Amino acid sequence: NKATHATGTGKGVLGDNKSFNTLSSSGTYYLQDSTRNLKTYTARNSANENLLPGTLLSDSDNYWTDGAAVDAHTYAAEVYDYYKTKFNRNSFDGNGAAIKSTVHFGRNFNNAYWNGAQMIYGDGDGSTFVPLSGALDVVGHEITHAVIERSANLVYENQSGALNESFADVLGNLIEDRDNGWLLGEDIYTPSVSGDALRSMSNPESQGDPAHMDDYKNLPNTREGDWGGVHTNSGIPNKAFVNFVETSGITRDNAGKVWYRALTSYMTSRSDFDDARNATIQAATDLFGSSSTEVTAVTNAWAAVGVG
Ligand SMILES: CCC(=O)Oc1c(C)cccc1C(=O)O
Ligand SMILES: [Ca+2]
Ligand SMILES: [Zn+2]
Repeated sequence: NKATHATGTGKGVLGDNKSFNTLSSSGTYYLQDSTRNLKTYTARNSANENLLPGTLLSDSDNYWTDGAAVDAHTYAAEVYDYYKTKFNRNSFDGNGAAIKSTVHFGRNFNNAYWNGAQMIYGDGDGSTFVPLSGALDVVGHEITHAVIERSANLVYENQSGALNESFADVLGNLIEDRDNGWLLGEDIYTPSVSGDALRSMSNPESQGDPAHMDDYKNLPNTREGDWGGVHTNSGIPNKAFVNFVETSGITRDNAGKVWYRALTSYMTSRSDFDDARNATIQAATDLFGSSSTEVTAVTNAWAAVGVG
């Protein structure tokens, strides 16, 4: 008998109920969404990347109790839908590539990343992080790394790397669509501390990150230096985006269209902050006209962080 679409239900990392597409085959259900080409696997706490993607998650009754798996699967679906609906992009490659997520990678692993082929989520150590797929902005951030890789392919070091991080933060938060200071990872970071986050786009300084070129951190291009501070200097383009989207007359959707067009039409692997400024001004000009509110606002947004 052939496999058929089914609807699974279960609780996410934070105990919230949700439903999602699964596949039923020979009496077993699988975390496979055939309409969006999503598959969710478990590494069963192995940290061996050679064993990835691991085991396709299955269940006997289609009621799922693995919160990390439920969230990786449902949030990947939301990210897929956002790119399809807002930009008519079919998956990260624009051509319906399978979105594979593996949860329970390693032990106490405080990390989430795109490894060039799939997403990988740790469970966290329970004090710094809870399972990292439990935040939509994180899943959006990771899948956007894949979109970036298949478009501008910004090199992950120095200013191009900080742009890579910033575009992933921007899209991750646009997808999460909350009004709380443009925080990153707030849902899965330090469960015993409320109000903090991995990063803040509206107030990078609150996490020690720069919000202006005057405070650009010249860190070494090494692992210890976070490849020239890609997660730190991202505060500057992040702040530029918040300046832009918070200008009166600018909508989140239009701001996202400008950023997406800049990334996919104008930016390249070695683009720096000045190139990003020029790309977003050109994108705003293409979309809204040279004398539009958007062009004025994006120009001012970069000027306010010392770019241009
Ligand atoms: C917002 C998501 C994020 O930053 O994930 C990372 C974590 C938690 C550790 C190291 C790298 C990353 C990343 O994806 O850049
Ligand atoms: Ca957020
Ligand atoms: Zn990242």
